[in-house]
Amino acid sequence: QGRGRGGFRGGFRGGFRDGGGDEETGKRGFGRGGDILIFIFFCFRGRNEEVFPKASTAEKPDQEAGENAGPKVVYVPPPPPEEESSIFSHYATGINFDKYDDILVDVSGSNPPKAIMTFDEAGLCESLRKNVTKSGYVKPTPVQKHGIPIISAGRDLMACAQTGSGKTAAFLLPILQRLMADGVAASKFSEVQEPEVIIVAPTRELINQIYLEARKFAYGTCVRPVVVYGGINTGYTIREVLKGCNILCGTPGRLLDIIGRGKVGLSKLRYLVLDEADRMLDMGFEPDMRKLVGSPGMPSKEDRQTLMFSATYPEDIQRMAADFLKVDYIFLAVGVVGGACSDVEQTIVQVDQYSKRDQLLELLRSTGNERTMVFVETKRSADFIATFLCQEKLSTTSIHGDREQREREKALSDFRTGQCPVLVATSVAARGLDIEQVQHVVNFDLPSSIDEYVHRIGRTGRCGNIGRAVSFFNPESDTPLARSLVKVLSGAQQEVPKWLEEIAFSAHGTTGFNPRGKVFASTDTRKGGSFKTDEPPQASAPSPAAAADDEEWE
Ligand SMILES: Nc1ncnc2c1ncn2[C@@H]1O[C@H](COP(=O)(O)OP(=O)(O)OP(=O)(O)O)[C@@H](O)[C@H]1O
Repeated sequence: QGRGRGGFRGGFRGGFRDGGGDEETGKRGFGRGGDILIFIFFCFRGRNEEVFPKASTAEKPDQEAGENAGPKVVYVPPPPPEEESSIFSHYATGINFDKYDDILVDVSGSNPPKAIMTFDEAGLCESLRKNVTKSGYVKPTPVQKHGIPIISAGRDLMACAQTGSGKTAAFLLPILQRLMADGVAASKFSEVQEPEVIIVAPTRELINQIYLEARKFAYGTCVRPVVVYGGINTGYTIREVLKGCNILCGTPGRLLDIIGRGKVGLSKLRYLVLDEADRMLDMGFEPDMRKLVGSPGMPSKEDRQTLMFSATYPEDIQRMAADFLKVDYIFLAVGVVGGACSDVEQTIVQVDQYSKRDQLLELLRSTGNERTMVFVETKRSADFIATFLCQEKLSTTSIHGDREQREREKALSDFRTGQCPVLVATSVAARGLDIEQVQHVVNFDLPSSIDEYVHRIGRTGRCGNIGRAVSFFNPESDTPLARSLVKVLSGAQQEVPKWLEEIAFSAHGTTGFNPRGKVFASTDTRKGGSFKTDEPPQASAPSPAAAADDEEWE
């Protein structure tokens, strides 16, 4: 808690509260192309200042604003949907769904259980089977085929599989099955709730999405999932927990808070799940994760099952993750660890800083009403670009860590419904978010870490659908990423521009390397770190993004 929290809060606050729903202020923000002038007043300070330098020199990359900063949070989110049709609403799998079967799978660790081929073989009880069918799942994805039996067999797991390939259900289904088999029921009458499962994820929106997935698969059963995260009223959160809680989904700060208040006991805990595990264990969150596993009553790793999932897994983090897992954990890699999803067509465009804005406009005009996520490096540029696009009459909204939770949820919902087909986002939206019909991702600013790039472009091309990602490469600031980009592009069978190759391989010394560029890890580090990288393995060095983080993302 409190690592530089609230650093950039306040500066823009009063200027652009999101519209719809903010009755207190009556102000409207991005999304309607409305009252943005007040905001432009803050932001538009001439051509030179439209340049947003990389994080190290100006504003830091986005991190979550802390829930303890500023005045008491009164926001209570709208209740989750109750109608079956909304709970089970889903999008169709794409034409490449069956191609998942061709991806090479590496399973290591002693005696791994055999993979299943169908959901029938998963041994799910009737209610779970029904919920799987209602969710539109016909056939398991590779991470599900391998992950479900591994978890059902009681093994710890470190699983890596590409973005959008169904990791969430891979852990939810076997956990729910075990809870159902053992007949748990959440008690409404206890002052201290004792969940059997804790799931952690790095951002509020992602943990909320995981909670909704858990709620969907647990529909019609007596298993009760609850979600806790920053930016919403604590009293409300505690009341929700005390209504009964079997699966507690949370961002780390709120989880620690609620455990510290004595509202949640850990004596019944059987499963600890880290989604986006590499992020949860990197510099920004590692202390909180260590605090969590060291909380009073937390079963030791020998006495709980620990499950980790991500699409990226740097070598140093893999090694550290072993601290949280039993010695005989299973390592599951579907495809190349850290590889980009090959259903995303990746284009890299060389730009200079001053032409980016016009190029973005041209691009968005050519894509019509396609749902597009535009990633920028800082909160300030998110505001600036969103304002600019609104001025240009493109319905745009924005999400970043300085927006209030109400605004963030509104922005996401306007984007999901298509009311605002363009969402300008910082890295806070890079991981895990599963939004229907995102056809297009634009990296207006490239991130400083290749893993971050892989997650960002993975917001499109999900579940066998096709997507496109266009990235603006400014040689002045992005050269350190060039080599890793070339590797990721070729690893995903994408065309590598000649100029990018030249930049990548003419760079001397360390500038040509991305310190987090160990993207071609194809195997378990216990096998001796057989990473196909041209860099020497490094000690636990923080990623550039993580190094700049002094605040949580939750
Ligand atoms: N077996 C399946 N059949 C059909 N759809 C599925 C199946 N498994 C998952 N999905 C759907 O695919 C989408 C992506 O799944 P999910 O969000 O779990 O991906 P992920 O691997 O966690 O991605 P990320 O790395 O971005 O977090 C979701 O909409 C999910 O409901």
